[in-house]
Amino acid sequence: MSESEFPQAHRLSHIERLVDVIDLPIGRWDRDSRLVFCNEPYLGWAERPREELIGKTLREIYGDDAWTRAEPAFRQAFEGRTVNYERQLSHGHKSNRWARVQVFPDVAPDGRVEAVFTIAFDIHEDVIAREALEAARERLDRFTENIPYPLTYVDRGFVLRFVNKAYCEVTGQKAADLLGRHIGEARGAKRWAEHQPYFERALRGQTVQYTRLVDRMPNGPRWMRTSYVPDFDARRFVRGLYTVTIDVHELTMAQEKLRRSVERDSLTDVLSRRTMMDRIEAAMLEASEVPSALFFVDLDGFKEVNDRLGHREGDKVLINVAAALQQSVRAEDAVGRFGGDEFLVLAPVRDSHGAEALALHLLDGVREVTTPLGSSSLISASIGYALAPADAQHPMKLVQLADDAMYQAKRQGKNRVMHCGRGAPVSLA
Ligand SMILES: Nc1nc2c(ncn2[C@@H]2O[C@H](COP(=O)(O)OP(=O)(O)OP(=O)(O)O)[C@@H](O)[C@H]2O)c(=O)[nH]1
Repeated sequence: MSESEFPQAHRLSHIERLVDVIDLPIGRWDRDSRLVFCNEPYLGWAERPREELIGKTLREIYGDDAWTRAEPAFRQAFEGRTVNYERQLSHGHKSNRWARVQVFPDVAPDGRVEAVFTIAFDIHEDVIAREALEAARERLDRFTENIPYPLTYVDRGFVLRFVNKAYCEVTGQKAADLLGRHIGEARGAKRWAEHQPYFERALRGQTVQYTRLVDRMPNGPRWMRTSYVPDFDARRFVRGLYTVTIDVHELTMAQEKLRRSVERDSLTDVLSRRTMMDRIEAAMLEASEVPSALFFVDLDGFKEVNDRLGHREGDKVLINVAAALQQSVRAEDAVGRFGGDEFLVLAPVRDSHGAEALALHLLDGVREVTTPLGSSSLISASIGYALAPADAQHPMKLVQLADDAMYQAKRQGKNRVMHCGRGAPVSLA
């Protein structure tokens, strides 16, 4: 060993002892990319005895593909740089693992790079997780971009940071003209005033929705619902918010239809029996302060109308009677169909005189309804009524008393008004 070689050999043995205690595979390669040294973990990774490795080139040990991946990194490391590359390899008993190989120069005291070191890390789990994350992000990007609902992201200053394709289509504005601008400035003061309260509530951490009829739609007005969803960071701080707008037109219309079908009688469009019962119940709760009267109205001889004119004309008469009753009362009074040719009217009244007057007014209203049979066969009704709370304090009882009074009016000759259980019937005849 020459004098100049001695310190170098000494330095190397130091390094070699040191790298043996590091639990990562480390190799030292000469300028011909021959392995001149490796530590114990390296042998474990390579699953081969030292004599099968030392003196062999990387290509000889691991094959052409491995060398193709390693060669640029080796070249740069021999130029003095530290380089990383990733590749799949098998080590120990594990196959097809992602590894990161770091290649760095072994610089002699005179500055020459005599060899390079390689150190490998198993980063398989990290790579798989990273790939999954990237794939998920890419899917999410594609999803948000292509979802057919307008989508935005605004930061805490209400500056648009993301808009998707559908948003640009609906607004007729280009992403480049929207991004980086305050949404109020980008979309106009009027719209901002309409939406601002929802944006502000979302920034306070609430998820809110706003449903409205949008009239500037290509195929006429449509019901749209925008959701404002806060974007929380790990400390539950709202750093911005998402908005997504969906078309709820069909749904809203169907709900409205359903609500109406439950609330209203499908033939006459006055309130349904069920709604009337709800109204009666509500009125009874307030009856001690605001007395109410319930009128049970049953048409006289309606069967004959049906028999002589047919069911369709009969239906028209029912519709006209309902309209006549509705016109005979104030807007806050309730008119409903109990079933068949029976109607209910619920109205707040001052006293029994007021109720009597209204009953006669209703009777008058029904008598105004004409049929194709001509004036000789005017429609009439028998009306019974009961007062809350004077006559009954329970909804069903009130209905029953009004019904009983109506039957009494029928028995007394029809076309008249009867207050439950009291006095002589009042007749218009
Ligand atoms: N057109 C039509 N008729 C109905 C409807 N629902 C019930 N009716 C008819 O209404 C009539 C009611 O019968 P009633 O009240 O017993 O007969 P009425 O001739 O009015 O007899 P009084 O009440 O005693 O005067 C029956 O002929 C039913 O078929 C409907 O939705 N449309």
